Amino acid sequence: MAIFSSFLNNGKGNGSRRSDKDKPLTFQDRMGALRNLPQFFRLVWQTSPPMFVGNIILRIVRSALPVLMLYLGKLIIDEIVQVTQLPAPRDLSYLWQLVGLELVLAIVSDALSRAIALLDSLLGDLFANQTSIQLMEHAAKLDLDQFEDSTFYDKLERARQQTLGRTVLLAQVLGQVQDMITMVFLATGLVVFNPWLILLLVLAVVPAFLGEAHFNEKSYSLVHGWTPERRELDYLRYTGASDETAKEVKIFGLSNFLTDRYRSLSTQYYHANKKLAVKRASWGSLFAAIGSAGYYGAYVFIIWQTVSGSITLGSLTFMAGSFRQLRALLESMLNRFVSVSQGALYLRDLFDFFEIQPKINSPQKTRAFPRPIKHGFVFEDVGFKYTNSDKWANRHLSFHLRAGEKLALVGENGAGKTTLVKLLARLYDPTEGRILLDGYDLREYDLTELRQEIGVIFQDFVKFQMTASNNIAVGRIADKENKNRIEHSAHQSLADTVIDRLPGKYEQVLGRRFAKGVELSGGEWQKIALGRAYMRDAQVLILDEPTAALDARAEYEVFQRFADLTKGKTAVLISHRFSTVRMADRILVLENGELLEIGSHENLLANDGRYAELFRLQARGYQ
Ligand SMILES: Nc1ncnc2c1ncn2[C@@H]1O[C@H](COP(=O)(O)OP(=O)(O)OP(=O)(O)O)[C@@H](O)[C@H]1O
Repeated sequence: MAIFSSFLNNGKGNGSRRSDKDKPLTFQDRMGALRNLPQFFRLVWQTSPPMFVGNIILRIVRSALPVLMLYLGKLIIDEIVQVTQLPAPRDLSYLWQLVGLELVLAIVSDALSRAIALLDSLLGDLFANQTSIQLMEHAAKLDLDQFEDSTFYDKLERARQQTLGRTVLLAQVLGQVQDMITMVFLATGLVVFNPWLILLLVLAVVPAFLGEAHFNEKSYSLVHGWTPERRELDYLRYTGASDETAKEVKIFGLSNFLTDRYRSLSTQYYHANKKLAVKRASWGSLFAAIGSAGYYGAYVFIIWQTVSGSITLGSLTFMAGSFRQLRALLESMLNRFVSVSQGALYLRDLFDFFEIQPKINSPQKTRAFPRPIKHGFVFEDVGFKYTNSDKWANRHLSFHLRAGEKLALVGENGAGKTTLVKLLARLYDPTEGRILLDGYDLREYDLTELRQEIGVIFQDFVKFQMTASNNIAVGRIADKENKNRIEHSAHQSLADTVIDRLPGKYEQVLGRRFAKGVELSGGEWQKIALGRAYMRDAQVLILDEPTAALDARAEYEVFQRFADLTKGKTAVLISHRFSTVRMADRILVLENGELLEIGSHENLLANDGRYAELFRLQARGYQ
């Protein structure tokens, strides 16, 4: 719904984006973001302590190698110069030792780099898997209304991207630490020869760093600020080309409508991005030129010193090599600092998501769920408003759903029937009033126990793209291997008549998403979904339009078995079909979210109120 409101009303969607996009990111924000790193590393550490420690040790060893190699190079050149000045026969054994050592270092250095890259990628993969699982686990704890909020979805979307993107961050931060140590080694060597070169180095590199920092801030703001649009783009791409939508897109000729919207949004994003990319490339070239000038300044200075005889040729190669490597290291470190801090900023989105807490919880001390329920449910002036709406979906609801009673909910579309049953299952808590179960507020019971005792088959039940067997077993997933129970449930809900015709029977994958999946008709899916109610061993059963898609014969048969299904249970039934409704003990008529009348079929007909009117209206249609 939120997607469509921004779809139809551009102003609304863009409003939130602008305020986000204009928010400048300061250097403090950036530094502040680094505070996310310890938490990040705690997560990485938890992923695999041995791999993490191994990675750090290898990196420390690897970081000492560049300066050692350079120094060996210096010794080799100085030795060559010295040896060539001696008369024959010359003793070259020291020279060959040095060359041999350099070869060993080169091999070790390469092997270490490969081992580090391997550990980085393995650790990264494990981290991505673990974070994805944590994300799913956390999402499962959150409230339904949090899922119905579009800003929540933006957060979820950004958090999802983090699970993969952060493997890069891991290698970057560790690489940063390694380069820092390498730099200390190289800089110490350089300072020993000539401290002024360090100053020249800093002057050459800092402008490029500041430039990168500036543009990275802009790019983060852009990506962050455009999250709703990027989600809409994904949605449009999906809607424009998916099996679920293809039918209506064709029939209503929606292709142009969707592609036009996609084109206009993606073009806006492209232009915003292009402007930034062009600026970044231009300034980047200028800063790189300054860096090169600094390097050649230092190079000229070293050459001049060598020519004037104050340093050896070996020292020239050492200093020029150190300077070149330091410049490259410093540049990559400073640039990496920008992407590390940017990555750390994005990391905030992941942690923010993990910090969202459900509002619907079990209390510290829970009350034992009554087995069996003795008194039933009492609604005391219950009212409910959806978070994103000012309208009362339910209001002033006061009634008693007795233990073992079969209650039917009747009312026009949008009257609040589904909302009422969602309140009963504590998918939401009432905005006002309260619901009592055997005399105590529903909020006093353990949530998991409550949900176990209440089985709901929703009108918009999920068509799991899984096997027929699993589709029924979801009613009681602990019994997913219990073939007898699954087959019995399928028989009771008439799903067996569907499954018997499937090529793979119970192991047949349903839906078209995966290879060899078989799509079912609406009524066939409903029979499968109804099987879930029979799987469930709950004391309260809620069926929201359980037979809406069934043909007349199937509906009749399902209701023949309905008494069996609800025997000894409290049941709530939502239906627009009066043939179904009249099977209930009592009928509750809702209008605009409020209770209009309640009583048995006969009583309500005798009252000659709204129920009687609706009943006669439907009956007339059949005459
Ligand atoms: N997730 C939601 N967010 C905001 N408003 C909602 C949401 N779900 C339902 N509503 C609104 O609450 C009101 C009651 O909806 P509900 O789904 O309970 O009606 P219903 O009686 O079950 O309708 P139907 O017979 O069409 O299934 C409607 O006005 C609807 O627009």
